[in-house]
Amino acid sequence: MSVPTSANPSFPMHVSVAEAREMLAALLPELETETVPVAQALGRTLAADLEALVSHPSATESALDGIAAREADTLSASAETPVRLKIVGESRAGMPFDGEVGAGECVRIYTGAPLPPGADAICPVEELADDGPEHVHLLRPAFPADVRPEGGDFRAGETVMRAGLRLSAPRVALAVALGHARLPVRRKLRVALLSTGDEVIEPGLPLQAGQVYDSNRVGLSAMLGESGCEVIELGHAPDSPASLQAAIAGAGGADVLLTSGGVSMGKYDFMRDLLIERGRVSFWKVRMRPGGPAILGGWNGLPVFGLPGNPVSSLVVFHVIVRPALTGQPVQSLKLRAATPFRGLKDKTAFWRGVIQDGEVGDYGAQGSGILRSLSDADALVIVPEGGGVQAGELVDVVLL
Ligand SMILES: Nc1nc2c(c(=O)[nH]1)N[C@H]1C(S)=C(S)[C@@H](COP(=O)(O)OP(=O)(O)OC[C@H]3O[C@@H](n4cnc5c(N)ncnc54)[C@H](O)[C@@H]3O)O[C@H]1N2
Ligand code: MOO
Repeated sequence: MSVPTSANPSFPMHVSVAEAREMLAALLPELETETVPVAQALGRTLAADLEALVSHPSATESALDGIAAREADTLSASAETPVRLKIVGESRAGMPFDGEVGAGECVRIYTGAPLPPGADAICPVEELADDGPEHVHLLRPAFPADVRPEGGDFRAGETVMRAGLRLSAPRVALAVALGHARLPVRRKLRVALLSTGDEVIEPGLPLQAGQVYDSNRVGLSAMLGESGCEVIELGHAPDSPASLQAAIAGAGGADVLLTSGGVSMGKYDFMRDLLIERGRVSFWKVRMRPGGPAILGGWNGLPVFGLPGNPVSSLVVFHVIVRPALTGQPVQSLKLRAATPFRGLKDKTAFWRGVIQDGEVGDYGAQGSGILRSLSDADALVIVPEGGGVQAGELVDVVLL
């Protein structure tokens, strides 16, 4: 075929990174809800708001190991003028004191144990001196701030987590504390994964000159797993239309197909040809570097996103376009001071690899899309907008890797 150029496209070319992200997201299905044990919910998207079924703390309790007393009795306490209180009992977590604390009295109490009626403040063991088995000296006042009020964290009936939240480890733990044993979550997106290229070979095989190990497939599969997707492994296909079609036929049941390689300007870039000549194209090429040749389209009703073969390009496109579209989670960027200059590109957003040191981000060095070491050595992608450029000392947007 004659490769389409900006002069004669029958589909959008050179879209922005944000447009590419939105166009991919628009091709993905709405995912059904399923209920899973909370221990299996890590990485999933919450499908409904979650109410607290219980309050936390479930009773007003102590935040420290020490004694519970009446604050008013202890206000004058200091190391020089200790206050002496009578110990009338003990409150342990799960075994509360069953009486009331009166004037001049206290109970020994432990972290998480219920505060007995009458007491309103805590003095920790470090500030106590024993005076026989039944009395204690306070070396400073007891503080009400060391009492944790019932429901101070959340109250039963309160909506604490919102639908759409991505369930990180702390959020799964919170869901358990709210009283949930099972959670409504979106089913996993099913992503078929195929790498292409005659020169690409399985890890472990002897490497001939001109060949390269299939690092993209393993890396992309790992990143899809981390993103909460179910991966349908299609393996690797050589550069021919027939073998690509045969491999894609294995993607039945997938929601989207992700491919690596064969999307740029070369004669043997058959993924591009397949979509343009026999499939459907939503866009080809994104105004970004690396990753410019990415293509989005469809094959027999299956959305297909073609990542460039260059490993750095495929990683960057995954981070800033594919993952946010697949997960619905925005790209998280933050501002850091630049330790070195970063050049801008006239008509492309640049995502340079950066190294973070002492709170500043510096140029990783070799920025070629074939520099595989930058994949593991770089800490961040430094975003330089189209037509921009960054001087050392300026603030710059970065995405952590
Ligand atoms: N004349 C032009 N040539 C190229 C252009 C261009 O605009 N004009 N764009 C360049 C850019 S930018 C990129 S990125 C690459 C992308 O090309 P493809 O997507 O067609 O990728 P391939 O040619 O198949 O491979 C590129 C490179 O990556 C290695 N590779 C491929 N698959 C894997 C894999 N699974 N694991 C590890 N490495 C892989 C492959 O051996 C090549 O070295 O095109 C530029 N060319
Ligand atoms: O993106 Mo290519 O991605 O510049 O090497």
